[in-house]
Amino acid sequence: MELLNTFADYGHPIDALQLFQGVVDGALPGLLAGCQVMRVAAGETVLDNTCAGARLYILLRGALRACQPDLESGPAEVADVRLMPGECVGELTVLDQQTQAATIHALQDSDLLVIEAGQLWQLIDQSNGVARNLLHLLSFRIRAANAQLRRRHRVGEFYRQLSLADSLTGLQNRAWLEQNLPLLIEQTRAADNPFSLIMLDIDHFKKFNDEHGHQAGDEVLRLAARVLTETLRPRDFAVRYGGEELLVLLPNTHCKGAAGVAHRLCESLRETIFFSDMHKPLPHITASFGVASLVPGQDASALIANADAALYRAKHAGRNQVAQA
Ligand SMILES: Nc1nc2c(ncn2[C@@H]2O[C@H](COP(=O)(O)OP(=O)(O)OP(=O)(O)O)[C@@H](O)[C@H]2O)c(=O)[nH]1
Repeated sequence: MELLNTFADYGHPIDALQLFQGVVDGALPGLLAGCQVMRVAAGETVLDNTCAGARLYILLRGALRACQPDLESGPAEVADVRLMPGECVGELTVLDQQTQAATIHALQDSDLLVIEAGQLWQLIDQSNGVARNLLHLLSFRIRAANAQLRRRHRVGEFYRQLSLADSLTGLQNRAWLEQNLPLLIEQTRAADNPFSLIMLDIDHFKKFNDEHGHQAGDEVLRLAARVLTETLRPRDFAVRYGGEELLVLLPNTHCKGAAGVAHRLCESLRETIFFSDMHKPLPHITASFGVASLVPGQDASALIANADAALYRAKHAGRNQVAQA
């Protein structure tokens, strides 16, 4: 950064500077006259996270870029802001004496008016107009930061949901189950409600894949998931547990009710016509179902193991049917 001149000698209109716009104060030119004007070369850093509370810079000519590292996504992710003549940087570090979070560097050769911390405080003390403009500026910065936080939160939530959904079927995935089943069981216990779980497995799916191809198999899984979601109540959950094994979680449901749901699903799947394309229906598929209900002292894995054991019995009894634990 190279010293160019004083502000008085540089000869720049004060009203063109954001911080002084509309300020009617005869003392202002005198207060700014001795401030330094510095020149920064393109690419040079003006402020970074090592600068605390020293100075405010007002861009007189050129362009600056402010890069705010995204601490959650890592240093590679930055929010970019371009600063144009008349705008200022560094005001927050002067006011709170903290280090600068963003790194500011020159996009092109630029001239900067430098206002030392003591001079800025003097301007604030002497001029209501400067204090008001500074408040406007800070409220704008706070709103922009809040909007950015909300955006990041939305994006974060989008990716969180995505990471908990199975990409083929759109059902909840195993990661979701591991997070949520223990919570659902806890809530059920606290409210002294029943809770049931159905494990289902498509019958002879290996043979189906071998005969009709893996893509047709994928389509069957997608449609089976749709049958589930369309048949269940909104407060039930359908999960892809493994390859062709699906789980249905039924909060507030006794064993008898769960068996009824399983029979309904068994029938719906049996009757659904699957197409690999719009012309040729595929052979009907069936599934086997194991139903288990939560008993006192049981945890998530014991409940799943019970449903799995019931499913095993349904398979061995001839498939296309429901067995209860
Ligand atoms: N198309 C497709 N097939 C899958 C997927 N995940 C698992 N499979 C297949 O599902 C088949 C499961 O086979 P098995 O475990 O032998 O069971 P099965 O043939 O259904 O026989 P039973 O369960 O005893 O009725 C395997 O061939 C897997 O490759 C998938 O995402 N898409």
